[in-house]
Amino acid sequence: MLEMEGLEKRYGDTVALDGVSLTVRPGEMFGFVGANGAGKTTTMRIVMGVLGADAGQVRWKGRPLGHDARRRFGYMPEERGLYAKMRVAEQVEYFGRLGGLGAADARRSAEALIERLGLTGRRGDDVDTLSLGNQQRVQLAVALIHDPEVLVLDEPFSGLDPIAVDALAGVLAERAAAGVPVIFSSHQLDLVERLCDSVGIIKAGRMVAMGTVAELRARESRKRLRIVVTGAEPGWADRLPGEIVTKNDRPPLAHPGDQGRYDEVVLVPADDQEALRLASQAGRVQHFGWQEPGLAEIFREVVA
Ligand SMILES: Nc1ncnc2c1ncn2[C@@H]1O[C@H](COP(=O)(O)OP(=O)(O)OP(=O)(O)O)[C@@H](O)[C@H]1O
Repeated sequence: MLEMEGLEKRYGDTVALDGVSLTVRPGEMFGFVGANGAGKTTTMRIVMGVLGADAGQVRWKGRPLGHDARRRFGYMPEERGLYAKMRVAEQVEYFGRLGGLGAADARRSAEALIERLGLTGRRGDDVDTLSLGNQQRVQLAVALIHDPEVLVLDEPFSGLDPIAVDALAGVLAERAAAGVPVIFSSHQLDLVERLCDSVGIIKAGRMVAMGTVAELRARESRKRLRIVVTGAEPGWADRLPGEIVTKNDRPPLAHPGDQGRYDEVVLVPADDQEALRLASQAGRVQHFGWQEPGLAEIFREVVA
């Protein structure tokens, strides 16, 4: 497994990492999330040896991670790094050779990835003639070409269209199923929630929450009620006991049984039975139930 222990990094007076520890097991897909500037890129750069840590250690299979082992890692850096004037297929193949593949394997593997990532029509084009999203796909092909033992990807999904997101998600899930530890950073929390076995939330250089989404959810003490009411007078929800998390007057989506206008309220109730009584007094209750917080809500709560 890939282990980071007590990573510290300063830039002058800025503390970028303040003792980051995390573990990614074989076959685990780990989503690394945090606000802008929280320390994700710095952590990944240290793992890949692009930056040195001031303190702490990165271990792979129980040993301090060195140059040779890193060559077998697949890395997608934040700053990206492709040859602008090299053709797509040539480029992917070239990186395959650099990663240690023989000529025939590099060609075969490059063609398979190019097809998988939807680049077949562009395989003969120079990279700098591609759209940003397509350049991103090439960058991913380059990170994946040599069948890496570990994948470290800095915002691999940013800028991809939904079809490319699905293609990449499929490739990563396959690599994980083959036993590869996968760590990627993302601001797309719905995607992280859907794909990842575990999630780490970093805030100002410290890991503030880590575990499966279910574990993070269980830590969340504030239980939310979702209430949908039709036919209520405006302002009824203001009388509900507790803290209103969201309140939508006439949400845009139709609700089953909806006759037109309806109100949806998410509430951390001080008294759920009183909330039910007030809701049914106000109008017709279409929905009244406990709501599981999504990763986005957990994230807001943890980094607040
Ligand atoms: N080369 C540098 N010189 C000075 N400060 C830096 C440098 N690189 C990063 N930092 C600082 O280190 C902190 C962590 O930055 P980092 O890029 O790791 O965050 P991040 O979580 O990847 O953010 P984002 O989501 O915006 O990509 C920030 O305060 C950033 O300003």
